[in-house]
Amino acid sequence: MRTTSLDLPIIDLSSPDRVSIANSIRQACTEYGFFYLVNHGVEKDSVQEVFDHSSNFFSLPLEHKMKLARKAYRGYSPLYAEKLDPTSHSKGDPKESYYIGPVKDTASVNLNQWPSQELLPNWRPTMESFYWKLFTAGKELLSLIARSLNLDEDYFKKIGAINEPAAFLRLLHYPGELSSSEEIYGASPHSDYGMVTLLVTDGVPGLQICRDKFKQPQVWEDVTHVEGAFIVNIGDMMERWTNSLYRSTLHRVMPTGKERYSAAFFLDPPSDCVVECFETCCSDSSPARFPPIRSGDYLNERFRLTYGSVADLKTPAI
Ligand SMILES: O=C(O)CCC(=O)C(=O)O
Ligand SMILES: [Fe+2]
Repeated sequence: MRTTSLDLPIIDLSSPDRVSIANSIRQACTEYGFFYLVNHGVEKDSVQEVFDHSSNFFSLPLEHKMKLARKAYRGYSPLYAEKLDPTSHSKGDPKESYYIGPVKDTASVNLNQWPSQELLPNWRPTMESFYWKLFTAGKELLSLIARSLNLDEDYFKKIGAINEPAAFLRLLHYPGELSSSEEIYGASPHSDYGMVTLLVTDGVPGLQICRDKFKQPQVWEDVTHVEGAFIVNIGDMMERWTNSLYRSTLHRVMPTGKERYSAAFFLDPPSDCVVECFETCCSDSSPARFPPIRSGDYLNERFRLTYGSVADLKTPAI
């Protein structure tokens, strides 16, 4: 297995030249399925604040964290609880995470769990505000992705993929020291499930991508940290929509012996949105490779494989 470094394309979300950004996005998504996003509108201070709050949470004693154990796919997930590569024989990934699901303005149903204000003051408003900032950047990015596919900029809105935020924010903590030599990965190899993921890390290395999952031996390339940039990657449902034109690339996190924090924002279509090949991505000579599927059905199956059970996923918000 070889590892090399690569220079991913940089996309400037604030550029007024939308045609040229759309072209760059198309090239990045066809070649890598990954790119850096700069000038995304989320200030450095708010990212730092999120990492500080994330560290405060993960530093709590385990029994406090377990009071918020993941239910309905929201809350705390301890070390080894998840295996992003369901085919691996490991005991689970040595990372802990905290999930925040759709944050609604007027919450009739809000299944999210929150640490109390006394325990972690300001934690909830910090995360909610970060969620909305990422959602705004994600929506803008999706307009450009639509354009890059020769679709109207409001296409994702028109097909009901972005109207209701169905996004999940996952705070991640990789402890620096591993408890056994069996632990090969921080996060085992996987692709993300949704439309796009916006990732921000604390700069500690470890993230790698494999551009050709079928090539043997696999070649893994380091994704280096670019100060202030989000790392964006295409998810499986976007790959289905685009008939594999845009690639949902395999990635993993390797342990480096250093503690690491990251936050991933998974922009998924709402459960009743049907994911079916875009007209601009298929033709008689290149017919649709995937049958239409409801986003909720697709996600439930993927979650079942990752977490071993779908019992706590049957919620109206996924
Ligand atoms: O922590 C990272 O850098 C990547 C995390 C990731 O790929 C995921 O949570 O899906
Ligand atoms: Fe991922």
